[in-house]
Amino acid sequence: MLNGGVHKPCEKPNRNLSVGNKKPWNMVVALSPLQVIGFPSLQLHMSGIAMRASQEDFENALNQVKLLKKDPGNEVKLKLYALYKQATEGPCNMPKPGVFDFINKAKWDAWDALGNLPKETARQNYVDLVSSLSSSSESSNQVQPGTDRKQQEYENLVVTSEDGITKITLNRPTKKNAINTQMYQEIILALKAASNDDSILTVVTGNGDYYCSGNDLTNFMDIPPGGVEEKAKQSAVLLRDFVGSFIDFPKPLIAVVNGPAMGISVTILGLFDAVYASDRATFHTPFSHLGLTPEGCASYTFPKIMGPAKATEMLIFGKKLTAGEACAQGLVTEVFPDSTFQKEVWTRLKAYSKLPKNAMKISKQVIRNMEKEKLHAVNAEESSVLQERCLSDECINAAVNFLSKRAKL
Ligand SMILES: CCCCC/C=C/C(=O)SCCNC(=O)CCNC(=O)[C@H](O)C(C)(C)COP(=O)(O)OP(=O)(O)OC[C@H]1O[C@@H](n2cnc3c(N)ncnc32)[C@H](O)[C@@H]1OP(=O)(O)O
Repeated sequence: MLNGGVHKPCEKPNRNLSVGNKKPWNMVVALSPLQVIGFPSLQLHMSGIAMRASQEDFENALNQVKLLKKDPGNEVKLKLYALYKQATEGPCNMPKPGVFDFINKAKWDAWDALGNLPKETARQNYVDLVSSLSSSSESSNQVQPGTDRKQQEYENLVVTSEDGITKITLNRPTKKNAINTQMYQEIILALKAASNDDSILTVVTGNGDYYCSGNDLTNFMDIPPGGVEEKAKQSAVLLRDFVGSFIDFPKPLIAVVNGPAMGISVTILGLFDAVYASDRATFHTPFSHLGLTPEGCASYTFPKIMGPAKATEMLIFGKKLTAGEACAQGLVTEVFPDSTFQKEVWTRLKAYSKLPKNAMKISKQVIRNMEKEKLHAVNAEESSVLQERCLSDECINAAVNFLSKRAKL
């Protein structure tokens, strides 16, 4: 086993407060259905009444709508808004906005036009509508083993498939692959696609010198009309869904940690089936420094993997581990010299991908399934604690310090 390389201390105080390159219309629909721009609504297309969309289908549709490539137009956005409100709150019983309050009046009209449509039907119609909007892009999602094919286009990921291996590359190298809100949603979708494709193994890796610098600290700046409480709630839901998609991932999932890893990109490693690291990689969870608490099920998996004493040093005191240390503590499967890392790891993964597919998949499920319920409960608890922590002075001060270039971790 090799010792990890020494990570150079970071000094460059050069940041701006940009919130990423979201499409302008996406900002409108994606953040909250409340932000839709309105025109008078059309009668809704009712379909699939016999079928009931589950809460999970509905939540997937909510994520999918944010990733539509083309602006669906205001009429469709109004329909989505009205169905969302009906599905989550039931019939409109809000006071009618004034005649000059055009946007809110159009939204109110659209919602009110749904009358007493049952919540379940509204949910189904929402799912159907989103599915009709995204069906063309989804159809290109299937992966054939043995081909090297680029998957659906993502803004912050590159997903390819070759030799039965689906590779999800975190692709914001200029931001050290920090995970912004859209990237969380894209990873959820990419994992969903990989779980349904024909690939045998799924790999997560990073583009550039970092594996991932964790949660994008500018995420907290994007405050919706409901204010910071609403933002904290949305973040907690997103976090729970994100981590849940790793807990539920059905095939062998491998992390190829090409460089330093921070925060949530480290904690979720406990949910991977193998972790291969370059000796340049480091593993750092500075939650206390940020006024935060552990997520990614690490409050459960880390003490199990490395024992409570070592887990405490990482999760409470923010001790940064070298790749060699992380390997000695069981978080990392094996460490490779950076100079031969890619070659050695991919040779190994290609060999593994030739093993019988079903045996590997079922073995993973046998190993993991007993824990699933527990992991979902831990995830829910961690997300709920973080929802409170996001609003704490400790957390807000740490984010402000970073964003105003006063602190680096
Ligand atoms: C959904 C809710 C979940 C909440 C739970 C939170 C979980 C976590 O993940 S906590 C961990 C959060 N991550 C951090 O605190 C890391 C912050 N970043 C840094 O400390 C440093 O940037 C660095 C050590 C990662 C890299 O330092 P250095 O090599 O000197 O490079 P720069 O600082 O110049 O970074 C280049 C560029 O990237 C931006 N950036 C890096 N990391 C993040 C980040 N996590 N969030 C937002 N932006 C990040 C950095 O600001 C630079 O941008 P420009 O100035 O525009 O070039």
